[in-house]
Amino acid sequence: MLLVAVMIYQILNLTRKTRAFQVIKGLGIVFLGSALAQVFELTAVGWIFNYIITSGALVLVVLFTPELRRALEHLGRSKIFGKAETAQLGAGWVVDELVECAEHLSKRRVGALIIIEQKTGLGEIAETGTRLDAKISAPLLENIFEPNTPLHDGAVILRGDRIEAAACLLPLTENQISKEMGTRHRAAVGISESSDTVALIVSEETGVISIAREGRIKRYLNSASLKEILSEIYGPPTEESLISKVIHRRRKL
Ligand SMILES: Nc1ncnc2c1ncn2[C@@H]1O[C@H](COP(=O)(O)OP(=O)(O)OP(=O)(O)O)[C@@H](O)[C@H]1O
Repeated sequence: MLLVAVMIYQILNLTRKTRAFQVIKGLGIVFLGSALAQVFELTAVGWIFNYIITSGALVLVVLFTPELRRALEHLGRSKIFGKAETAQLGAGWVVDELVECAEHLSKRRVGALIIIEQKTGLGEIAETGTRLDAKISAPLLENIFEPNTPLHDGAVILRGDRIEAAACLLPLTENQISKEMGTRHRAAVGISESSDTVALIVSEETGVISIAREGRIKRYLNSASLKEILSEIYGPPTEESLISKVIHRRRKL
């Protein structure tokens, strides 16, 4: 019984704020109706409910393939079947570069969409854009998003401490997000729903810096809160990463 309750809680948690949540609520009503029909021995009503349940399962699988994939991926990444790998890279200097880039772009109201790859491979998404394979740096990222340049439209994919590709096309979320947010934010939420990536967004319209993760968006970040979130991914600056940052800065001079 407890196991069933935990499973139901996990399913509701995973589907919260998605269109699947409404369907699950509908399913709950159908199951309740079927149970009541059994209790009150309403054979015909019970037969209708059972028919809906059996034929509905197939329809649900077809309708909710993306959600099911996301749920299975989530399960695969969870700690239930062993320790989840950490995505920390010990490359704290990357955090500084990303924060610097976001700050500059935000001040100048230049829109940006930066996707940080974690355990889910983004090879297919990277192929939709232009491959760069360049070391991450704030000036390079700022240059990519400079309006009216060939690569500014679309998303940048980061893999480890490298810029893998630019001008990439992401899937848009089909779930509801605030109307103030357009396709850049929808794309960030979309990729974070179907993978474990973290998406960094700078709004062209408002300069607001946001992070999308696990299908949810956190807005109005300042440098400190952005640094804190990014440090969870790249790790705090270690002695090694500080040295590498100094070397990196020297190379840029
Ligand atoms: N599917 C997508 N994949 C990657 N980038 C996208 C996608 N859709 C839109 N974009 C980017 O978002 C830009 C359009 O942003 P739009 O103004 O519609 O969204 P927004 O969320 O309101 O962002 P902003 O606040 O920056 O205006 C496009 O020029 C493109 O660079």
